[in-house]
Amino acid sequence: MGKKNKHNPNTPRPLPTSGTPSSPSGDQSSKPVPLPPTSPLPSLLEDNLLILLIYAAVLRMLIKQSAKDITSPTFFSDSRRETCDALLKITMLTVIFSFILSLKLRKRLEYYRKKQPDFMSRFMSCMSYLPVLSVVASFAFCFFMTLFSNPEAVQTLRTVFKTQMLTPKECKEIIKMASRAKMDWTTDRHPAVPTVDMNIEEAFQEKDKKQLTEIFDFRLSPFIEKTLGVPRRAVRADDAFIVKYSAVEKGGQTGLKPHTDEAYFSVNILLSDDFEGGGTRFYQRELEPLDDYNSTIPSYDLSPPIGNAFLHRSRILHEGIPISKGERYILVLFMHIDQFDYETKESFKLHPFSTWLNVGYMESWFNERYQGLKAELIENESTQSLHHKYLRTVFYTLMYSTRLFSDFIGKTHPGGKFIEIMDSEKTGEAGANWWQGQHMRLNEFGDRVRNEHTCAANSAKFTNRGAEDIFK
Ligand SMILES: O=C(O)CCC(=O)C(=O)O
Ligand SMILES: [Fe+2]
Repeated sequence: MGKKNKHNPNTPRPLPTSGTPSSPSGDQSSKPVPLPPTSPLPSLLEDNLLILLIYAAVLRMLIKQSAKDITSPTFFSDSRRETCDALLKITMLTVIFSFILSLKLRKRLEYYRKKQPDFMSRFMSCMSYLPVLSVVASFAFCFFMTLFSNPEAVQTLRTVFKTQMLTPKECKEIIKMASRAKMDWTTDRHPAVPTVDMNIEEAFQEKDKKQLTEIFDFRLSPFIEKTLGVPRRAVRADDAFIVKYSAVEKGGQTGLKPHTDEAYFSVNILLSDDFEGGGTRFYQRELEPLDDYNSTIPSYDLSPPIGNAFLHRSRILHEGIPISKGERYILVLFMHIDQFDYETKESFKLHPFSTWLNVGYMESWFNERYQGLKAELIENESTQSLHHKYLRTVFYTLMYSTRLFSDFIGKTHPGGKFIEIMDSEKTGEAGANWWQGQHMRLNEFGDRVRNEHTCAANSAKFTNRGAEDIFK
């Protein structure tokens, strides 16, 4: 250990000062023959003992710090931030040690490769990989622990969080608000996956919006904050609307084909119960045979009671199961997580696990960049540059790989793990930004950017504010 036992692995070990070995012929006067190398294992351990001890001690300390939360039966302990921080430190620590160890081991390996490759030395040479392998394995372990123990990262990828949000009376009241709205139902606000819907911000009367704001602030905001761990002021509704499915009206829409939403997470609140069929189906997209959605893909059906709200990552593949009778109304919110206040440019100081270390966030971000570049290439002749095409491909590849990765790591949570949370406590804190920031994209610095893909089709319909206003 330390300096005392250090020797250069490229040179054979020095001969002992006494007890010179005899030559096979028994000639005591002949020159000493170098000893075959001793087993690499003890010296490896000796050499790295100090490092390994420090590593183990720090690891133990960090694990002790986080163990309470890792083993906690509930995910929503107040100190989960510390857990994530500790796991992040463990991961970084492991990387540093793996780097130091691999530097030391490289020299040693070269030495053994040059030796006569008899069985034992080959075996020992393989053994010398063990510390590296174990460090890589512990890095992988730490990395996945970091992800899996963190509700802001993996849990939200495949988990549907559910809570009772509204009373049946309040649900009926919201349907009435839609019936007395300033505008009619529309069918072209979501061109790729059309629904018969009504945007609350543009169509609802002011007094009704005020009432909804209160409900959202006091019930939906705490729910989002607790499930995602993101402060409520960093949350913005990009689109909030009522969807109407009808098996009563001739030619009415009864269901919605499989799709993903263009947002960070979606909230779906059931407003009615006089229908048959219906519900929301979540798919395990990793196994999706591209365009052919059939019953062989594992899926999870959710048919919550009236007034129930559920929240899921928007990029989970899902569909609206058709109804066979009656009318089904839902209130849907497509939510974004912003790093900056788009007006004041104040940073929300989000934890990296809410953003760049969050696979779901990354996937949505890459997808947004890809969609933006694609729309620019389609609509603007002057941007048909290689640079744009190259970037578009890069973002597509990144989006696609994080998408597959998120489905893969979320495999054990096939959308069926529900966590009941209800916090109707009136905190007095303002809620998320429900109405002001709709149909808007922000860049990495919090500046508004035009996103043709999502906004162009919608902008013209915001007649009460005008398309120009929205993008200024
Ligand atoms: O009908 C449902 O429950 C799903 C609705 C939905 O996914 C959407 O509006 O984007
Ligand atoms: Fe959807």
